[in-house]
Amino acid sequence: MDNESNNLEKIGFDKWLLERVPAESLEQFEIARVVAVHKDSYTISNGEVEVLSELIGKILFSANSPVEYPAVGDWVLANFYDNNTFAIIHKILPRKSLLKRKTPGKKVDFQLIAANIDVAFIVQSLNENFNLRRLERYLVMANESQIQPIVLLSKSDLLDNEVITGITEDINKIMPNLRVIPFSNKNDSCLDNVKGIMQAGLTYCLLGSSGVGKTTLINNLLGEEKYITKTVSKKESKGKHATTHRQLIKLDSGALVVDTPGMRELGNLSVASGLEETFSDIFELSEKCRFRNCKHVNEKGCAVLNAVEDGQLSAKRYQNYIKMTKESTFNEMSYFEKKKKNKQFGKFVKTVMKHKKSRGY
Ligand SMILES: Nc1nc2c(ncn2[C@@H]2O[C@H](COP(=O)(O)OP(=O)(O)OP(=O)(O)O)[C@@H](O)[C@H]2O)c(=O)[nH]1
Ligand SMILES: [Zn+2]
Repeated sequence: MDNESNNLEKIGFDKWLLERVPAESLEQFEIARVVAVHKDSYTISNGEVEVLSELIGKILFSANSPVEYPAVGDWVLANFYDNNTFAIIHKILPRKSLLKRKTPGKKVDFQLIAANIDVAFIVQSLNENFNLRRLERYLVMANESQIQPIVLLSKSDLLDNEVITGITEDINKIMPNLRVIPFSNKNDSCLDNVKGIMQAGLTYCLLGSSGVGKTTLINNLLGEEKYITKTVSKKESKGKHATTHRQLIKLDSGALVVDTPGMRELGNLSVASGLEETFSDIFELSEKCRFRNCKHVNEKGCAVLNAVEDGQLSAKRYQNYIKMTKESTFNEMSYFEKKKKNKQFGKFVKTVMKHKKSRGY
């Protein structure tokens, strides 16, 4: 068991999770982590081998929300078969954090992106992509998902140190507790800033617009492509499933990085409680509003509007807050409406069927 738990620790297992594994299930199952998600199967790792696995029918048939399926980074209880060439997932263990997003397009639904991420690197490039409002947006996402955000400012090789310090200070003026780290993919000493803060056994992800340097950073961190463990030999998996690239990557330092395709398009995520943490200054102000249900739009005695008026609160920050609150309410409402409609449709079908039966069709 010692050896086993050691292997698991190497891929991120910790005390928090151990406390959430029912003792009796350890006699029945092995603990493993989801390294990649395919169409109907999952690659899982026990820290020693990577194995293709499927969900037990019980989960498949009872699941009625995407949240009930495994995501990259999930910890699961599984049984390994046939000399560790195949496995069945029996249970998803409780999640420390969960990144999900609204499915692209008009459809209102959620997709899971990754689970059990400890730290989100929010990457913005210093030269052109840097934008406080966009930063707030990503911060809401991370806070909403219970993930610690750290800001990485890329392409530091393109600007003078004083300018970079100025930008860092601007961010910390609004958000004093936020860690901000300038770095460069082109300059090894600056790259060490990022490497230096990544801890063995913690799981990281990278969020940020296209072109800010995320791929280059991951390649730099990897040195060469090194995945969580060796992949199942091609021969063994041949014919059954094509080998796809791993989505949970282990670095030499022992830190883990999640890089799934969906991660790159996290732009339109629904947000709710993450707003409160990111805009804590506004929430504090709102306690002084005259009306308890103040929306801070045009109410009399609104402490938030007053703060904007006398310059204590940046008007742009306020506008971004209002915009994101509206989006969040809209997303939640449409999701709720859709669920309701589905339910009504379900009832309709049932009634029709009953009707048919009673008429002897
Ligand atoms: N000067 C400079 N250029 C960089 C740095 N990091 C990345 N670049 C360049 O920026 C461009 C975009 O980098 P990518 O790593 O592909 O950006 P990305 O964030 O992965 O973009 P997507 O894959 O579209 O999400 C490339 O031409 C890189 O060479 C940096 O630190 N300094
Ligand atoms: Zn108000």
